[in-house]
Amino acid sequence: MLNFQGETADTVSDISADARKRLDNKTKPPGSLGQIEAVAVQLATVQGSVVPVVDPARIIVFAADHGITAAGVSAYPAEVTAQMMANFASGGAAVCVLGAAAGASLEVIDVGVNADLEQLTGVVHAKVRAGSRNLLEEAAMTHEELDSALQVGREAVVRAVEAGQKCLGLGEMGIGNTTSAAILTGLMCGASATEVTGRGTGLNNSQLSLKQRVVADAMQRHALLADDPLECLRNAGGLEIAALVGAMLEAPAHRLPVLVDGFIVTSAALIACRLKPSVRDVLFFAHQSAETGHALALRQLAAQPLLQLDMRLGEGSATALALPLLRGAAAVLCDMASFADAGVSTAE
Ligand SMILES: Cc1cc2ncn([C@H]3O[C@H](COP(=O)(O)O)[C@@H](O)[C@H]3O)c2cc1C
Ligand SMILES: O=C(O)c1cccnc1
Repeated sequence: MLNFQGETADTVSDISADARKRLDNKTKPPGSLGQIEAVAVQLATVQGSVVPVVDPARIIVFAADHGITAAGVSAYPAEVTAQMMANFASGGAAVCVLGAAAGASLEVIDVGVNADLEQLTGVVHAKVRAGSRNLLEEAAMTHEELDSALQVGREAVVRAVEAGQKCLGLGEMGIGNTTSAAILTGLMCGASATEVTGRGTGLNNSQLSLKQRVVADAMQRHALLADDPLECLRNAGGLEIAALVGAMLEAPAHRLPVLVDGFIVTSAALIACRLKPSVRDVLFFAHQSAETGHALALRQLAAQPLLQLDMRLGEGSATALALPLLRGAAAVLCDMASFADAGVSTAE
């Protein structure tokens, strides 16, 4: 089996074994750093080095609007997507301040916001179309639009790598996108609409029932596509979700660790991992969102989330909070003394 850039599975497992051995020689009881040790081994394996590097790190926010908002599936009006783009550009959004606090740079990409944002500086303009189509009436994207949105994601990763970035956090902005994420999660996990549909930005009970009906209708409409992840994405996804998939598909070739944010980014991960299983190796899951369906999606991916803070925001906010944990894991492998270095006695 070939992984990464033509390496054999044996080389990959050698690096994992070396990293594991290195950790076991550090001045601590074996395994005592718990999940941080698993993160350290995964980072080493992704980068092909027992001294992994996490910085500089960049958070990328892909943004787009959704035709499905016409069905009343969000507590907020669709205009909020464009308004939040201005907020990202001026540094006022949660991901801006959390990213800055975590020492990560931020790139915000307009993949399909339904507003003319050309005058907005500090945003990457890569609009494929002004919002996806209403997925209850027609496919959310044409084949060409899907290809273009996937390409926007791939190019963002290449740009980050060329700028020397060593780790990425992936986030999104798009009013209505928890509906697309729910449909994709339901189709990829074989779960029911009630299991995957949550309140998103804060729907009340009657709004939630309506959203569940929308998700159930869409899942029924697209059920035959469940074996074709790309067609699921084209029919029920969004332009920013497609860009997220493109970014994930690109990351393994660059040995780039990727922090996955919440429910929406994880729905993209379900698609990307089905399309290319080696994507799973580079993914780190920042948190378990409070949004219904996220726990189920994480289970499907055998993912152990790093944080559980009852967050349900998106934007990449949790990737900023989890980044220091990756840094800590790398520091343990790189900088901690071994028993021999420090003259500490090993277990009897
Ligand atoms: C002010 C504001 C800022 C946000 N930042 C992220 N989201 C989050 O909420 C949206 C998804 O929820 P739904 O499917 O219910 O519309 C996405 O834009 C997501 O990133 C926000 C939502 C709002 C209102
Ligand atoms: O988990 C998420 O990513 C999420 C949940 C609700 C609203 N927006 C994002």
